[in-house]
Amino acid sequence: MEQYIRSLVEKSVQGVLADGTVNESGRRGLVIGNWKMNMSIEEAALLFEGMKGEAPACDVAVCPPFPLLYPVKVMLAQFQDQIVLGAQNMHWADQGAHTGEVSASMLKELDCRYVILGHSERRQAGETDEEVNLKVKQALSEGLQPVLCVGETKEEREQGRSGEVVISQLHAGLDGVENVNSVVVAYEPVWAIGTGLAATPEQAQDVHRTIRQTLTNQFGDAAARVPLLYGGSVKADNALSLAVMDDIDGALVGGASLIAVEFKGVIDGFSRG
Ligand SMILES: O=C[C@H](O)COP(=O)(O)O
Repeated sequence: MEQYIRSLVEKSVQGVLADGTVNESGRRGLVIGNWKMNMSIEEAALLFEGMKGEAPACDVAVCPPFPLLYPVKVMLAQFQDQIVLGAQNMHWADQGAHTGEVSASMLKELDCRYVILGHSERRQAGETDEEVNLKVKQALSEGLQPVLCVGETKEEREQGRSGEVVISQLHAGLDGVENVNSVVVAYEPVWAIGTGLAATPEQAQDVHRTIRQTLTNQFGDAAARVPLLYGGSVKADNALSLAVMDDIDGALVGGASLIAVEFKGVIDGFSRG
């Protein structure tokens, strides 16, 4: 075990360039916390109190529920852009009669940098590939960075269809997208979300390699710069083992992003990988 940990650390050190924040491909680590339908304003303030300290050596964002976006934007001022804001969803229209929805420009006005799109919890609630694609294109046109989520269910994995499902979701989500420079892709196997049963680093890397190849086929060399995040039961104690894999550039974190010590641990993991 000790040797295994040492080999992970050695591998991670090899991937760190002079400024200690990027891997050999030049991709900086990116950790995004998805709070889902959790947290009050007071709990958010407590979380950030626990997050104070050294500047993270990777990019960090949090995606609160809509009513918390403005209060969290105010709270994040203390971190001076070391932690930025994202949202969990948006509508594809500019504006109009869409009760209960928010637009990309509204998120942009609140200084959101990222927006999570096509999360499996939304797909399970009926969101289609076509809707995800409209949202991705609208986010890009408004200057937001879409975090396009893809991932297979347990049944699809058991049928050996993980690659096929992910490729199909990528093709659909990025249909008509010409420039991939602002896109982030998150691989979130549905069976790993909130279960405590994370994909092994090898399982995740295997799918991430497929994602990178699919992006390369569509976008050429630019695909090498797209951050690929893994999501599904990422915690402080498994972050480093994921971060050392070639195509895992960061994490989309649910439960562990609600606990300061856990979230900091994940950030630390991806600051070395
Ligand atoms: O968006 C985040 C994912 O759904 C992962 O959630 P989790 O870290 O609680 O498994």
